[in-house]
Amino acid sequence: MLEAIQLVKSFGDVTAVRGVSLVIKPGEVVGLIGASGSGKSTLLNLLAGLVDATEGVVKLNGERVKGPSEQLVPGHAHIKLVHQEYQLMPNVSIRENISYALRFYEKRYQDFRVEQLIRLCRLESVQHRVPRQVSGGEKQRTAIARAIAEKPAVLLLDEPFSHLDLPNRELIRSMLLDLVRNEKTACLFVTHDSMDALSISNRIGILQEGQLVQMGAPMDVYRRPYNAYVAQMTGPANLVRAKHLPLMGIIHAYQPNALACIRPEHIRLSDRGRFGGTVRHVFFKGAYCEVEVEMNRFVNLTFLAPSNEKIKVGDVLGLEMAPDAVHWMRGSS
Ligand SMILES: Nc1ncnc2c1ncn2[C@@H]1O[C@H](COP(=O)(O)OP(=O)(O)OP(=O)(O)O)[C@@H](O)[C@H]1O
Repeated sequence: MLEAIQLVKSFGDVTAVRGVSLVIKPGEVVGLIGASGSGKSTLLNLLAGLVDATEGVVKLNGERVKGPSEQLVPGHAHIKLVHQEYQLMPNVSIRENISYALRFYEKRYQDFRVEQLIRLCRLESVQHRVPRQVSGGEKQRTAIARAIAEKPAVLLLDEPFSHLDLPNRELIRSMLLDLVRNEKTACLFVTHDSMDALSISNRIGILQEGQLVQMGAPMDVYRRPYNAYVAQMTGPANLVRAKHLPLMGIIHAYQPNALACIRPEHIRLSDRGRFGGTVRHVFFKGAYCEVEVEMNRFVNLTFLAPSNEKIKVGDVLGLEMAPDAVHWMRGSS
């Protein structure tokens, strides 16, 4: 189990990580979502023991993880970090890149484990090529295979999906889930894309300006975001001030400036709609369309409509939603 307790990291005047505490258990996938500059990479480096904390500690199974100032070789044998740039050896094959991580093991075990990793990471067809002859997704899978070669207790991944096309994203997602299940690794990855985190994580955390503002099961965080930042980082969200909600038939007792989050899928087209507006944009998303409607000068709403609904810019639509579609956010944003 990896545990971070009140981690703080400052670089001069800049505090990149502000009092982050979290736990990752074996066999668990945790996705951390944060905007650019929110402290994701710094936090990963702290957890991997590659950067000294200004305050706080990291513990692996109860033992403190040392920072680079306390040891000759930075890092921890049982915590592996896969960087965004893969950092493969350019002049040796994919297979040799993986087996290098096992160079201190007996040859027979080394061969057995390399075969296993190549199969798990689906690298059979490219194993004899050098890194420049393989795709970004294959490099990413090689970097993961190398990181997990020695069965680390913890696997940390910096934006593992960011350079990949959709099929490769899906491949890496399912590969990670297989890996965590088979090898009981504790896995934490950081991303700025909510879909990656929501779809494969047991828990997600949201980093805002170095603080972990919310952590929980993906569905709970998505349904009950703490503040506007969390709402927007976890998916499309209508953020509506309390004073505008009576327009939508919602009677409430909140302060006029309290902020509500309404997810687009909770608003529906309705002939008998209690509210409505004029369509400003229609974004085709494949299985559905995201439709932006102007209710009045102050309120625009987005809702989802089936792709086969013939909705055009300028149409006047009636809408409805259930009162429990409204989630009041507690945190200021
Ligand atoms: N070595 C450093 N010296 C000074 N400031 C730093 C250093 N490393 C990071 N920072 C600052 O700390 C903050 C957090 O940076 P970090 O790279 O952790 O964010 P991030 O969420 O990973 O961003 P991105 O998604 O853009 O990679 C930023 O304001 C950054 O400029």
